[in-house]
Amino acid sequence: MSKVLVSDPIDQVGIDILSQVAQVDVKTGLPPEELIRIIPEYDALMIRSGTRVTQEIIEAGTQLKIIGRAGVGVDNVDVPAATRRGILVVNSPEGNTIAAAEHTLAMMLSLSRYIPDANQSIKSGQWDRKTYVGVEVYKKTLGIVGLGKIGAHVATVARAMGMKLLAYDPFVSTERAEQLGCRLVEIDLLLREADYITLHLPKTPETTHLINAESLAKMKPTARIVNCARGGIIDEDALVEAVKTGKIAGAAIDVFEAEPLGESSLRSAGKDLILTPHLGASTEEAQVNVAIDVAEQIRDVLLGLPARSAVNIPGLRPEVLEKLRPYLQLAETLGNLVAQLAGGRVESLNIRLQGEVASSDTQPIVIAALKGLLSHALQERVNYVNASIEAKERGIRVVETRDASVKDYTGSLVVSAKGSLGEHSVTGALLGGDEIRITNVDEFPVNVPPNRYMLFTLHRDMPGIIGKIGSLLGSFNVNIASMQVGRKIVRGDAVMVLSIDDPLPDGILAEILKVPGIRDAYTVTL
Ligand SMILES: NC(=O)c1ccc[n+]([C@@H]2O[C@H](COP(=O)([O-])OP(=O)(O)OC[C@H]3O[C@@H](n4cnc5c(N)ncnc54)[C@H](O)[C@@H]3O)[C@@H](O)[C@H]2O)c1
Ligand SMILES: O=C(O)CC[C@@H](O)C(=O)O
Repeated sequence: MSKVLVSDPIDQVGIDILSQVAQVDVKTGLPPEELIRIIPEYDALMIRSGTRVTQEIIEAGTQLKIIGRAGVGVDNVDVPAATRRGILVVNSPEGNTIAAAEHTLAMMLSLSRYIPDANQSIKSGQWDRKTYVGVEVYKKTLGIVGLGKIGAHVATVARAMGMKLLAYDPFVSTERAEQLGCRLVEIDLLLREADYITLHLPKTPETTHLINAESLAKMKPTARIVNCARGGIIDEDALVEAVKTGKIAGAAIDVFEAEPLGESSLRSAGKDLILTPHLGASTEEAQVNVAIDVAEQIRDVLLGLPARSAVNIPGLRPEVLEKLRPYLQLAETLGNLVAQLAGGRVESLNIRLQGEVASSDTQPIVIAALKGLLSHALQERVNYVNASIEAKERGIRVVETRDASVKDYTGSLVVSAKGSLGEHSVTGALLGGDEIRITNVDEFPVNVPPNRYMLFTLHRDMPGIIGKIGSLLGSFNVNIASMQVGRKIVRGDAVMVLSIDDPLPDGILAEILKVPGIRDAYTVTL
C-alpha cells in the first residue's frame, strides 16, 4: 500500500480521500532534518505553506511520486528539483480564491476603520472614539496589481462598494480588465493615483521588492496598501519607514519575507500597520476545497491516473483533462506495448492521432505515449513530468501526425516505434468512450482489450498452428484467457494475439519460435 505524509494541518476530508488508497501519516511541525529522515518511506507528500520542500528533502524522497500543495503558491517547493526527479507537483489553483479575496477586502476595511486597534482599546477598558475616526472606501480609487483570479474577485466586490478601479497586469488584456470594470494602466500611474493598492501577483525574481522605497515614494500620503499575495513583494523595512514617517497612510500585511514572522519592526509600527499571520486562505470553506482538490489528485496519481493541476507538466483545464483522460491511458498503453514489440533502444516514436482526438490538445497525448514507451525500461521513474526530457536524453525522435478524417472509430491512435527488434506499429481505439481496444497490430486488424500478460506472434496462416501454440502453452501450464487471429488474406501472413493469465515462463518463447510457420513471437507485460 502507498504511504502519504501530511506535514501541515489539512482538513480531515483530505485525509479521508487519501485513506481510500494509502496509509496516511499526519506529522505536522517536523524539523527539516526529521522530514529528511522519514521522507524515504513515502510515495506522496501533502503540504500547505508551512513545510519548505527543499532540494535536500526532494532528493531524500526516493519513493516520492507527488507533492501536493493544498493552496495556490508553490514557492515553498523547489519545483525544478522535483521536476528533475520526475516528481509531480500539484496545487489547488482555485480552492482558496474567494477566501484570499475576502481577506483582502477585510484588511482594506480594517485598515480604513482601525478595527484591530479599536478592538484592542475597548477590550483593555478604554472608550476612545476620537482616535479611531476612519475613512470611507466609497468613491476611492483601488489599484489592483495582478488581475488574476483573486484580483478579479477583489475587483468585482470593490466595484460593488463604489470604488473606482485601476489595474496593472502585463499579462491581462484590456478587454478582460474592462469586463471587470478596471482601467488597465502602467504601474507608475497606479502607484501615483490609487488611494488603496492591493497586490495579487506571484513572487518571482521580477516582482521581489516591486514595492520598495522608490515606489512607496510615488504613492499619495493618504494611500494604503494591502499585501495578501506573497511576502517579499514589498520591502518590509521600506514599508515600516514609509508608514512611520507618514509617506503613506497605512498598510495591511498577511504575508512576510520570512514566515513565521520573527523579530520585526512591522510588529511595532502602530495602528496604521495591521498584520495577520498568513490567514488569507484560512476559511473553513477554502480548507475543505483545497484539501479535496489536492487529496483527489494525490489519490489519482497513486492510482496511475494523471493529475488535473500539475504545475510542472503542461497545464490542462479539468474539463479538457476529463475529455483526454481515456486517450492518455490509450496512448500510454500503446506506447508501452509498441516499445516491447520494437525491443530495446527505441530510436523513434511516431504517433498518429485520428478522428476526434486529432483536434484535441495533442501534447499530453504524445507525452503519455512517451511515458508508456519508456515505462518498460524506466518503470515508475518515468512519468508525465519527465517523459519528454527522458526521451530527448535517449535521442528518441518523436513525430506526431493528425488525421481528423479517419472515421473507423470516434478517435484512435496509431503508435509506431523503431527499436532493436525492428519497426512495429499498433493502433488502439476507445469503445464506449473509455474501454481500450487494440485494433491493429503491424497492419493486421484485431480487436482485443489489453491484458497484463500477452503473447503476440507473426505466423503463416495455415491449419494446425493455433492448436500447436495452445498445446505448447498448456504444457508449460500457461492458461489462455483469450485468443484472436488477424489476417489480411487467407493463408497469407497473420498475427495471433493471446491474453494469458500468467507471465510466460523462461524458455517458452524459444519453443514457440520452433513451431513450423511461426515467424516471430513477442511477450508483452502491460
Ligand atoms: N494570503 C494567502 O493565504 C493567499 C491565498 C491564495 C493565494 N495567495 C497568493 O495570491 C497571489 C495571487 O493568486 P491568484 O490565485 O490570483 O493567482 P493568478 O495566477 O490567478 O493571478 C496572478 C496574476 O498576477 C499577474 N502577474 C504576474 N506577474 C506580474 C507582474 N510582474 N506584475 C503584475 N501582475 C503580474 C498574472 O498575469 C496573473 O493575472 C499569489 O501570489 C498567491 O500565491 C495568497
Ligand atoms: O496554506 C495556506 O494557508 C496558505 C495558502 C496560500 O498562501 C496559497 O498560496 O494558496
